[in-house]
Amino acid sequence: MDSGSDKFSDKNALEDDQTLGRNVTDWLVYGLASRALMERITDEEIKRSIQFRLPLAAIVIGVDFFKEYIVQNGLSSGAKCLHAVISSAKSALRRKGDILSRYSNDEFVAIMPETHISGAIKVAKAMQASLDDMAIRHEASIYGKVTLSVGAAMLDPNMGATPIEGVRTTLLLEADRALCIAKLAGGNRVMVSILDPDMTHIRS
Ligand SMILES: Nc1nc2c(ncn2[C@@H]2O[C@H](COP(=O)(O)OP(=O)(O)OP(=O)(O)O)[C@@H](O)[C@H]2O)c(=O)[nH]1
Repeated sequence: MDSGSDKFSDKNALEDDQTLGRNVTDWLVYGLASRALMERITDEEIKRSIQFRLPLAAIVIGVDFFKEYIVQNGLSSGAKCLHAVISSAKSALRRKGDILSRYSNDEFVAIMPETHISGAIKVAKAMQASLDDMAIRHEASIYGKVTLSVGAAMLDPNMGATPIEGVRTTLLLEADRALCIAKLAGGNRVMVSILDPDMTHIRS
């Protein structure tokens, strides 16, 4: 994963985050990219994906039954649980161009340039396996331990031609929608969505 100093110590990104009033320490302490930096890099990768006809994948990662985990174990254990998720996600993201960022309170997003949906599923399963190995007890979960649901989406440049505004938003929303479906289906699974740059062919 590209957790090297260049991108993550990006001064502009730090300023962006401060302007937006977000918690900058998230990515400084845990090696996550700020939301602003993730968005900027995703926009660059979308342009590159369309120009060179390369696939671009995004996955949104969420802990199953996380609210129940907090109720049973408290906020401090909840935070430790999220750190374990970050660690699992980072261990599965081995390519230099991969980027991991916070998506919402208890969700994370990984952007994977030059990665087909099949590769994204492989990475998602590696994240799940890594967390599974940690065997963090979760008595309120049907699985008895902390598990992950993952929604994956891919921009397929071969299916369309024209880049339009809002591709990044749609890519992330589609991955998040796939995550919601994975959670509704019982959790501990990976669901996918594929879209083209014209966003006329969304498939789940
Ligand atoms: N973005 C990204 N994709 C990965 C990573 N690991 C695996 N993949 C995807 O999963 C596919 C199969 O991965 P592997 O079985 O490890 O095969 P590989 O050809 O050795 O993987 P690479 O050397 O990363 O291309 C790759 O072609 C990628 O699409 C990763 O760390 N980051």
